[in-house]
Amino acid sequence: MTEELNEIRKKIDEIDSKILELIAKRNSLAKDVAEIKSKMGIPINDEEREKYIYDRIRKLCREHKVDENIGVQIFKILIEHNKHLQKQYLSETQQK
Ligand SMILES: O=C(O)C(=O)C[C@]1(C(=O)O)C=C[C@@H](O)C=C1
Repeated sequence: MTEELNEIRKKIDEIDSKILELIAKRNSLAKDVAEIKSKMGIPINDEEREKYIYDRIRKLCREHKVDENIGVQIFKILIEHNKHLQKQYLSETQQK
């Protein structure tokens, strides 16, 4: 029974690694977005874009039978962190 549990945990570990890789990739785009927005003179916050993302995530949650609230909570964290990274990047680059 322990061997079975270990095999499942190994699969979970593999999935967790892939999730982290994708989060890192998503975060890495924050600088690019911040740069373009700065040049365009538009704010970091884009409520319309966030609404689109949340609506899309809710749809994907329904399709994949994932609790919508969980999906939205996860992406709220990712989006808020992305905004933090953008602000951090702009403050670092504008100080130079
Ligand atoms: O697409 C943008 O305009 C971004 O700044 C990225 C992002 C996101 O993390 O998806 C972050 C902040 C914005 O309010 C909207 C979306």
